[in-house]
Amino acid sequence: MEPSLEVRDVRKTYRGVVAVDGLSFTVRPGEVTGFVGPNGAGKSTTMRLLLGLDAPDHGEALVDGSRYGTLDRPLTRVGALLDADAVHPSRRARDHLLWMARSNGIADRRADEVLDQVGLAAVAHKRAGGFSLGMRQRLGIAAALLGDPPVLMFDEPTNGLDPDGIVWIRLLLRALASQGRVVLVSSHLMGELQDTADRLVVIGRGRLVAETAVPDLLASVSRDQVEVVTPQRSEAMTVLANAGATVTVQAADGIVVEGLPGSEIASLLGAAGVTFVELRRHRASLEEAYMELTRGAVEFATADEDAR
Ligand SMILES: Nc1ncnc2c1ncn2[C@@H]1O[C@H](COP(=O)(O)OP(=O)(O)OP(=O)(O)O)[C@@H](O)[C@H]1O
Repeated sequence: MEPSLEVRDVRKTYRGVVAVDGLSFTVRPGEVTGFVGPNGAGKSTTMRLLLGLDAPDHGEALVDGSRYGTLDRPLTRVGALLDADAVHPSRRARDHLLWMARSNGIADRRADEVLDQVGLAAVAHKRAGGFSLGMRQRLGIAAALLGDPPVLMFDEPTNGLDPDGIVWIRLLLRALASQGRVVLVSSHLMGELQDTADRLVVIGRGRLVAETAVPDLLASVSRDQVEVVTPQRSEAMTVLANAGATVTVQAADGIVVEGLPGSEIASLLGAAGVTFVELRRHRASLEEAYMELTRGAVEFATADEDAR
């Protein structure tokens, strides 16, 4: 059976506050799946439900088709980084991993292997209490990798990491996915996943907003927009707006034009004597795609509430 993470019609409330509502999605192996949504959208709650740290009020959260609590030697089935501070500060890094390994029938040598893999071999005998946030994140990742599980979940893994650490995480996630594992990584920053995720599960207010491949999402919002780089920005904006285009400012010397083909933009600017340095098809960033998606979600939520 292929490894998987699956959430089926899950609802979870905390004393009347709805954290997750009617949420369903499946995470496939061999890809990095980004799990995105604004703060409070329900990402951590969903991950906790998948790990059996909380029980859903309704629905099921499954690892390889089973509830976490029913898994034998669970660390060999699913690894997770949820909270970098989950390690007791007085515990030494290696001892922490050994304790976890022994509780799951995992060979001691794995503790050394994963410490090496995350770059913590030199501090294996130091207490976690003296670690920086970045080092604690790495220790949490080592713990997730300990049982060599086919399913991995990381909640905001780049928190506290420096730029080198962020690049390292991206490469690690890609490598884990290319080994055929299920990799779910949450972030509230869409841009962070731009070069990392193959697919996205987007949630807002505990509900699914989109479950999509990254290229499809980008294509759906890129529309027919043209980017114009010009030293005469305001003149260009006037000419193009007068011709019926929607024009938005992009950068110091750039505008994004919607509603006119590139060839017509070029001839309009030429006829008006407005110089431009570059004219190219605008490719939306993941951040822009996300803004568009969540705008839709807010409208949907409002309409939905009105209908009740
Ligand atoms: N243990 C809890 N007790 C009470 N409310 C909770 C609990 N856990 C989560 N919530 C609430 O559920 C909602 C979803 O929170 P959750 O932490 O899952 O969101 P998130 O998407 O992970 O956000 P962030 O990006 O800030 O981590 C929030 O309104 C939060 O306040």
